[in-house]
Amino acid sequence: MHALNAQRLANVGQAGNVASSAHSRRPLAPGRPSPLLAPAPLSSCESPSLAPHLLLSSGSAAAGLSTAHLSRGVCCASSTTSSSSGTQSTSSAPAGGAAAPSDWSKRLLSVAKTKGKNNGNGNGASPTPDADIFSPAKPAAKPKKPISNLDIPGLSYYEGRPDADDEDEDLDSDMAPGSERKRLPAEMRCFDTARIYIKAGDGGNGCVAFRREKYVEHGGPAGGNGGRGGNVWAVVDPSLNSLSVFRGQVHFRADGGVNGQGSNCEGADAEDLVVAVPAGTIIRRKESEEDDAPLAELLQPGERALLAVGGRGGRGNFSFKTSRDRAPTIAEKGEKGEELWVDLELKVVADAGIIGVPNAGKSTLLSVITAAKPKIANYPFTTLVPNLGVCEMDYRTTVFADVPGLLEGAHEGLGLGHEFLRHVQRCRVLVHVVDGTSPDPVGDFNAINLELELFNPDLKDKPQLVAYNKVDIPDSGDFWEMVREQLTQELGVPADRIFPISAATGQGVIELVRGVRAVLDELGPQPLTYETNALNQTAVARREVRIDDFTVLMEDLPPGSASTAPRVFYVEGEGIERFAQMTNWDYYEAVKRFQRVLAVSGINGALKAKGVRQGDSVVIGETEFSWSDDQSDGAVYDSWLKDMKDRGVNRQGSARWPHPDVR
Ligand SMILES: Nc1nc2c(ncn2[C@@H]2O[C@H](COP(=O)(O)OP(=O)(O)OP(=O)(O)O)[C@@H](O)[C@H]2O)c(=O)[nH]1
Ligand SMILES: [Mg+2]
Repeated sequence: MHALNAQRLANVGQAGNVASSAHSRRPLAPGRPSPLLAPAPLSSCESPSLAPHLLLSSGSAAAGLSTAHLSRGVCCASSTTSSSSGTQSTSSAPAGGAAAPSDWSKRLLSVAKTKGKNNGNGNGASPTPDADIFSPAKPAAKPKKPISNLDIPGLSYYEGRPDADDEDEDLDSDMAPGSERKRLPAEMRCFDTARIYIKAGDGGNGCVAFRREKYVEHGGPAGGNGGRGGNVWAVVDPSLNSLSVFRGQVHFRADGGVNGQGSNCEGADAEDLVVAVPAGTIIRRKESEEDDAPLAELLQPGERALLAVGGRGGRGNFSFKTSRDRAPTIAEKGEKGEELWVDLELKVVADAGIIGVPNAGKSTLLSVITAAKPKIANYPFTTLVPNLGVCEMDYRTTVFADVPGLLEGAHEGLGLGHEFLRHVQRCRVLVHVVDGTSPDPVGDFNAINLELELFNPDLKDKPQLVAYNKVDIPDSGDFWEMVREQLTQELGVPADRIFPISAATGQGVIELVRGVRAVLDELGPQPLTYETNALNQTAVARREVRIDDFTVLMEDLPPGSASTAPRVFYVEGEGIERFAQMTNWDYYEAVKRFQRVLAVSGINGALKAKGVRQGDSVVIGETEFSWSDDQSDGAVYDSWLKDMKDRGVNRQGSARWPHPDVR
């Protein structure tokens, strides 16, 4: 008879000498997950590749980790084509540096154009210093020299790509891999994506104990069960409007359950961990496929979804008592809680989105019509995260979102790029603020609309109201009639959707809000619609996993090795891996139970069918065993004793305890 004798070599996860030295010799079978890739981190609970469920995911776990690091290290794509080629600029700004210093949009655009010319003529002339300020351009000859020739107070910009040493610093958790905004200094990023690590709590271990009481001679088993580990939930906190909180904290770990104790004391369950996210957050498993259902899409305040399930507590020996075994010396370890990395993406939820060029007065408008207090200052890109405000007028409530300023060429990365436009995707109406003091307000208007269309053609069709701002300034007031004529006659904007306003003085603002309300009413009530088929799991539902659902793989021997060399077999299956993880190897009865399960589940048979031989290694989950053809009780007992000795663990119990009569 052949069987897998549970001569446990080592917990692979403990990176013991046996395991790690053996691993270093063995090659990896292509495309399969293996703890051999990184023996040491296996013991770390932070390694996402360790979770049994990830180990099962056909090689993506281990490989995925390194891929993530690589792709995060890659600087944004170098785009050296002139922005004007893609956008067909309608702006009248000169391509040189002749724009007024206050006209940031034009100046930055002209910078990009100059850069395009420099790079396009093929003479290899290095771009002007301005050229690398915002655009995702090639590195300059001497990178990392801070330049601030835009004289924007409080901000300086790095030109060029950060060198290799700095890339780790640059890998902030908030950045999705490959994001072009990675090159922006942290204070300029729009925190609408983040990557966090979550780990549900492990279950508490079960306990082996016997009732010991005066006058109760054969007390029987009294080991309690361990407590449940805490789950991890995501809950919408209406006071949040960005994911910037995840800059400060990336790891979220729920507590583990308390171990069971004697006298049938059950360990306490751990409290669940709640991760607060803003409304409009979509949560996906890291590197999940496009068509994979996200874990959660949370839109309403207070809405919650389960992200990771805590491990169940291990059973104590009282639970193993049967009529045949009245004093079992066996207990389970607690189940490990789920752990995973997730990507968060925010698309704020609002009725109306306020868009426009930088410095147009968007935040000022929001501060006037709502109680929000966004940062307002006389320089571009004051707003870096979307601001939300609630406007109550005529007994009606309207939620406005003020998003960062947009520039012509944003789709090529100019300015803050245009990724934050995702926020207006969920808005039903757009309020387009036009800066009346701009040399070409209509050109700005066209350029922004083109950017909207380039970002998402659906945005072009969203109802739009135009707010011609800063009419209190004579320069801009004088041009109002001309601009209105151009907008209505040349661009076909309905006259009742254009409002001359002064956000600073409040002039025309009430009419604008009423106009927004009227358009919203025209559209009718629209319930919040979920964009994805997110799971949004709201209760802990354990998946049924079968122990006899497994696969056996054999690792290829290195070329040139002897045909009798020991081989490594991997038994993969969620059920058997969880069972191995919960088996407490300190108890002989637990080892015997494991042997029985291997036999009845067909794993022994499958291994033999694959040609397993004496001395071969068999890896199940994080535990490595040595195959022995001798499966007699004596051989199993000897190998268990040896394993205990190797690990320096004392045997539990004695000849007198538990009492032999109870057995
Ligand atoms: N005179 C006048 N100044 C205004 C008006 N609206 C805004 N401003 C000024 O314009 C400057 C920019 O205003 P913000 O509200 O920060 O502009 P923004 O569009 O939010 O700018 P970013 O967030 O950088 O894109 C500030 O100095 C405001 O005081 C207005 O109606 N009249
Ligand atoms: Mg602003």
